[in-house]
Amino acid sequence: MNEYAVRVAAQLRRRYAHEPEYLQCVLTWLEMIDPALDDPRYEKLDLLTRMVEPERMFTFLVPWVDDRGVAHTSHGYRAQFSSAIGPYKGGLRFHPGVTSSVVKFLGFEQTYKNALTGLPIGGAAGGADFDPRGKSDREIMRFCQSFMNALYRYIGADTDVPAGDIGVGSREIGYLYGQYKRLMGKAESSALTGKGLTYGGSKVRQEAAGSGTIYFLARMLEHQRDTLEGKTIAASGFGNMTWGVCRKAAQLGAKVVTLSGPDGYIYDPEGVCTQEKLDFLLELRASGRDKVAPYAQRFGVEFFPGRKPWEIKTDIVIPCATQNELDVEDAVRILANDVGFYVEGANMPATAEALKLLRLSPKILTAGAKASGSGGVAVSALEMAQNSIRYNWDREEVDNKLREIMSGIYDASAAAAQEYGLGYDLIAGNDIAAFKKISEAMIAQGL
Ligand SMILES: NC(=O)c1ccc[n+]([C@@H]2O[C@H](COP(=O)([O-])OP(=O)(O)OC[C@H]3O[C@@H](n4cnc5c(N)ncnc54)[C@H](O)[C@@H]3O)[C@@H](O)[C@H]2O)c1
Repeated sequence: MNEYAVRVAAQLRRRYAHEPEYLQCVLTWLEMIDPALDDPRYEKLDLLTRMVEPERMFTFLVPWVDDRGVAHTSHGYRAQFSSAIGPYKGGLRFHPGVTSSVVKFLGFEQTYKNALTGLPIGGAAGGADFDPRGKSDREIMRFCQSFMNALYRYIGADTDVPAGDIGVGSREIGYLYGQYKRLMGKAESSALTGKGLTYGGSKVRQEAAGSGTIYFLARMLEHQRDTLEGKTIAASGFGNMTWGVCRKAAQLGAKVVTLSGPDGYIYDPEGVCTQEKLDFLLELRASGRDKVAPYAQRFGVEFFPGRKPWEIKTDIVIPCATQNELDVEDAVRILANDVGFYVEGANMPATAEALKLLRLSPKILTAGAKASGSGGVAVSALEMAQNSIRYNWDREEVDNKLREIMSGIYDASAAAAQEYGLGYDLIAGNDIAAFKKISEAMIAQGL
């Protein structure tokens, strides 16, 4: 590995030993971009250090009162990671597992994910260790309002534009945006994305994350002279990303046969394809119980408590739930099942060792979340564009633009892999192409 990169990695390990998710994503990335580090300017300008740490990060307390009148205090975060190519932009996550490490990892991933969308957006992430499970609608609203009371000064259309992530969907974005508008005294609609269609949201945004992943997969299949028609997919989660994957896969002739939650997974050999099943996913998510088992009861399929869906033999695997949900044992199982494609929807869904095993195996083609997981943010950026011109594009126009953007990311990733002699390594290719774009922007703008 490049000597400068080795030194940067060693510094990070020393300084952030207590932040495992953040270290995992950055150290993996440094390995991926290694073939592209021969430019002496990078070290001269200490570019790598500035690329792997957030430009600015803050924490804040979020006090809120539950329905019984009892006060609680959650911890909020925002990492404004990179403004090299546009205003900070990235999701908010409400989940008890949110820490500064998780927020930095998400902000880093978001920065390099956003770079190849072709849209002028930097990278950010945020959230709180608030657990939305079992909370009433009023509690969720009060929490969102308190969260925004702490955050509003630091965001805005040209500074930092939050969106949804785990635990933050259109309902939460509505409450967050409403409070932002009250505090600011103006309807600055592109200060948040993922808004409802009646107040500045974009068509296709709700399903964009999952649709984008399927569009990316379609290009990989095309490369193999194949299509989605008749393919089976094992997916995890049952939230926004999974719902979009099920929906677009069904439209293009494939079927998702597994869903999962923290309680286990379900196997539906007929596929999560009908409108009734897709609508039930939305109900499940909105119930706030975070359990997938009710799907099995409702549709009479098998539920496997405490287990992961990767034991089912399918053509394609798409993890859509959360980070490190897939370990070496799972990767070995996926390879033994002769799965042809591993395509990431969730951010960093595999441990570093599991990802290495899959990426280096000649038996399976792989795509990383910074490429195949870009659909959500791509349509978020299109939402900002529509807000700026005060106009709404129709569904077909947004969907076509999304497909073009995903295709562009695929082409850029494949081309960079070729240029650096990495064959069809779309993960390294994507990391290199995004690195080149951001490093050029940073060099051009001076220290
Ligand atoms: N929503 C978007 O636009 C978007 C865009 C790009 C990437 N992502 C990524 O997709 C993934 C899912 O996000 P989402 O928006 O669908 O969130 P969501 O809240 O709608 O759904 C999250 C799903 O993951 C499952 N999950 C969460 N933590 C888990 C755990 N510890 N163990 C098992 N299951 C767990 C939940 O049960 C739920 O089904 C995340 O990695 C997120 O960063 C989301």
